[in-house]
Amino acid sequence: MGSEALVHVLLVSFPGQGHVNPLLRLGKRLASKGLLVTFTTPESIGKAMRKASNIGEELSPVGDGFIRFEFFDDGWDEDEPRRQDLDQYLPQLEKVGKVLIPEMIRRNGEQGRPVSCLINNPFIPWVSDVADSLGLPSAMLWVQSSACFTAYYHYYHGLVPFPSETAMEIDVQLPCMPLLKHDETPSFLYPTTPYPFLRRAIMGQYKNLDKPFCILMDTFQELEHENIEYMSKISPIKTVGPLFKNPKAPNATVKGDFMKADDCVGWLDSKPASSVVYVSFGSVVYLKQDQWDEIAFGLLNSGVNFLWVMKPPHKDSGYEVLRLPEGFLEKAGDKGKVVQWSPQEQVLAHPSVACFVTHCGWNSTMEALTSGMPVVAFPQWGDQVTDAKYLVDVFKVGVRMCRGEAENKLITRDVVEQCLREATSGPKAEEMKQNAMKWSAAAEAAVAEGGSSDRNIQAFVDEVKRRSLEVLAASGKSAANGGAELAGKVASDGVEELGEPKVNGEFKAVA
Ligand SMILES: O=c1ccn([C@@H]2O[C@H](COP(=O)(O)OP(=O)(O)O)[C@@H](O)[C@H]2O)c(=O)[nH]1
Ligand SMILES: O=C(/C=C/c1ccccc1)O[C@@H]1O[C@H](CO)[C@@H](O)[C@H](O)[C@H]1O
Repeated sequence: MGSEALVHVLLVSFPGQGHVNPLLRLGKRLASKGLLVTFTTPESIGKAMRKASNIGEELSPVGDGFIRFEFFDDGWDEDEPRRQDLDQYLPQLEKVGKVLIPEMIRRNGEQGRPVSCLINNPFIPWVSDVADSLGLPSAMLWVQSSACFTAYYHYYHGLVPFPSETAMEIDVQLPCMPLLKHDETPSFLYPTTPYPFLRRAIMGQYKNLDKPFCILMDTFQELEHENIEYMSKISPIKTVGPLFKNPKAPNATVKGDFMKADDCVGWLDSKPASSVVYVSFGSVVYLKQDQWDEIAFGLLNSGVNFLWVMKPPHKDSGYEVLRLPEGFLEKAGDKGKVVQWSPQEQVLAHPSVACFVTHCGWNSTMEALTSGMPVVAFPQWGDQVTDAKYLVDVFKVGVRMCRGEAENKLITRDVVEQCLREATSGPKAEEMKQNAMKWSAAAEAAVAEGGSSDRNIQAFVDEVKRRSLEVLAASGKSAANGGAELAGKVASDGVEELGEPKVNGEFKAVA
């Protein structure tokens, strides 16, 4: 079947690595089930993705469908430093996105690829407004845990008390969740958070939560069972994770890395089984120099082999370039390897890797669990502090090295060493490995044909197909001939009408 005849879904992503990865993985899943998927994010990131990840103009076949990329101009000069300030950049993205995404939809329609559904990730909630105004169905991919979704939901609706200026240290009890200490609740909700713009962005998504017909989640039923069951009664959620596993297209090479991964698999191959500690704090977290030094000495003193990701900060981020202690690499010798960016999926699947020192971003969390990899939790902010709680106390695959940035505590080399020892040898390490292997098996089963996530994704694809016929029917056209004409209609109506959901017969949102 040619790509023209396929139902076409447009994925719009916030330009962060931890957001692009799960949305692109969802795109590959949808494509593998026979949809045409277009992935879009601002050109500033598109440029990095093209360079690092071999992304071209062409259509890539994935399973029964296809994926392609189109990037949009965020309206700022190439080297505009304000992109690093989300307080300024998020409103800019909304302003240009509300014009350029409808134009992209129109263009695609004119080229014979009418868009039937929009999917966004959090931080850019205006995408559902765009869909609404064009009479198109939309869905949202929640890129964190169901537990965090629950926390934000209850905060937004004022359903339970959260830490506040007058009661900062209260515990928080949320339905079907363990009691969270104040510093285990998503830290964007603290009154003192340095990232109030991210709280606003997430709250913006909750304000718009009635617009998407479905909230897809990169988690799986068996992992957060009771909580998911509870939230499903309140919100139209569907678990589809772990998205990084795609059994129908395991060899799909389409990737969305912003930086080319350094080669470290050969080095891992040279190490004995379960002998390497992998250390990475994701794409956004930067530690201070004194903390970096303590980690460096902890690694050396523990005597373990280690692979350490030390990504360079963006030139406009305001972060200092971190240095390794003098003579560190010489002392480590062949026991240690430091890279700027790693092929993390491959690293976590490598038999030489014993454990993962992680900042507990949700992608890293899911990748570790699915790879059967015990962790040492070093959360900093946002969902990471909640994910750390779950990794250690609920999933029982981790030891805790710190409680988060808000604690403002230097974790000493002795603590680092002790945690590494605990996670790599002895009965606790054994127990964590066994638990991690159980989660890995459960994750594989969830995404295998007929598993909970596979069923949900199939149901979602079927629903998108059904709604696409309704959208075409609402325009008075058949699926066979209506696409281009529908797109023309969107083109002429779309931009001017933004912000005003249409309720006339022609493009009414499909309920
Ligand atoms: O050296 C690295 C570090 C991270 N990642 C990937 O970047 C994403 C980071 O997402 P996460 O939610 O863990 O953290 P964030 O970067 O959003 O804080 C994950 O998919 C990782 O696999 C990677 O490929 N190589
Ligand atoms: O990508 C981000 C945040 C980006 C940011 C924050 C502050 C200033 C500039 C950019 O967050 C990551 O998102 C993941 C998915 O929601 C999450 O799991 C990670 O913990 C976050 O680090």
